[in-house]
Amino acid sequence: MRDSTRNIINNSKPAHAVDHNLVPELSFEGLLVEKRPAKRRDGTVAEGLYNMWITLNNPAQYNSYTTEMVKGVILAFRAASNARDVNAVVFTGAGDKAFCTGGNTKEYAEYYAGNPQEYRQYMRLFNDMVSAMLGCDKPVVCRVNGMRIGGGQEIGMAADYSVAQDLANFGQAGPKHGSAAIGGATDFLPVMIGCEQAMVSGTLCEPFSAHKAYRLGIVSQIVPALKVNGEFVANPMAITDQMLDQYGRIVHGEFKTGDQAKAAKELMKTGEIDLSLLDQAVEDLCAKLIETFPECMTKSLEELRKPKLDAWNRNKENSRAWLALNMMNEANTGFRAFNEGNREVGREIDFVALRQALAEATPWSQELIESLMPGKEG
Ligand SMILES: CC(C)(COP(=O)(O)OP(=O)(O)OC[C@H]1O[C@@H](n2cnc3c(N)ncnc32)[C@H](O)[C@@H]1OP(=O)(O)O)[C@@H](O)C(=O)NCCC(=O)NCCSC(=O)C1=CCCCC1=O
Repeated sequence: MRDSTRNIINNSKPAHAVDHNLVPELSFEGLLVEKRPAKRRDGTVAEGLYNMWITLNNPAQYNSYTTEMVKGVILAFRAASNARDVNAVVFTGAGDKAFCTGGNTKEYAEYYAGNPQEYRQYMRLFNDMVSAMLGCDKPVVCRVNGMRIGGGQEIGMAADYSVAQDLANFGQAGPKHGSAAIGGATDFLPVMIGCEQAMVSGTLCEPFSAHKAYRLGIVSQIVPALKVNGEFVANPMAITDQMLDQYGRIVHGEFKTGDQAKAAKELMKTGEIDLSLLDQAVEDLCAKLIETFPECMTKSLEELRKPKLDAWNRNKENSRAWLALNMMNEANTGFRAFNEGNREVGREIDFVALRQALAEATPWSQELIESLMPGKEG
């Protein structure tokens, strides 16, 4: 640091800085919160300054967030927002498989299913988590270390920037698993990618590649993560070397099919995943952010977040109430199906059988729910 600035700090800083945090400790099950030294653009450490890394640490369940983790994320963002020495927040997940696949379906199925008043309280926390991100005084970078699905995609889109490793898939899960993507996706997607693509993503629940997410504008940067024979290669599962098909339709970022997909899977097996380029890209972004005026940065964030924040604030309370009541029937059925199913029998209900029952005005009952579970046909 410059000597002249150091002297002024020593002579004029208050004897005690007030602590604005709500809790003194940031230690939560399933969450890592740490300050990592911030760097300048030339790579040197900016002494006394940090980036706050908030890591969802539940990799065995694809970093899905439990109620306890949600509480931790709220407080961690609040702490990052208050921390005078924090430049940016890096929000990520442990490992290289998933950033986050949303709410913890085990907890949903085993505790919240059929318990709407409990889920309403949970949704207060969930809403506060998204609001804590959108209200954070520091820029929020989502380090997309792996798939970002369901509520994972929603909290990811609440970040200001997303930088992804290119093997990560993106998408919603709600209508397949008994929910609606109203934890942010229906608010953010139309603003971020337009109404038509938002409709496709929010209703059909078909995952898409990082290259497509980049093309649509959900992420600002992607980097390769697969190393084959020591060289980084683009995600082999996605088409990355062609923009249009013979009819002029965009194919860049679409998943390969047939023999090409089989060959891509084989190639994947020969490689290893290396997230060093992702970390470099995140560091580079944080370094760009640190070389700005802090209050001008915060004001810019506040203004540029408004399209997302306005939509979120307009809908979040109604969404909470609807999601709570939905825990009585469709969520009760869908999350149980995911939790109790497996690769062999599948993890989704028989949607047509449900629609057939409802077409005959059949009321919801426990028996109806049981009859729809995967592996129960016949
Ligand atoms: C598509 C998937 C994300 C990935 O599929 P695949 O690669 O085939 O892996 P799986 O075998 O399915 O999963 C591997 C293991 O991880 C467990 N897992 C995955 N996701 C979750 C989760 N969200 N919670 C708990 N556990 C999870 C899975 O059970 C496997 O473990 P096992 O021991 O059985 O081997 C696919 O995994 C998937 O679709 N996941 C669920 C996505 C989902 O439905 N998320 C919840 C959406 S709803 C939501 O998030 C909401 C947020 C707030 C508002 C309301 C709301 O609904």
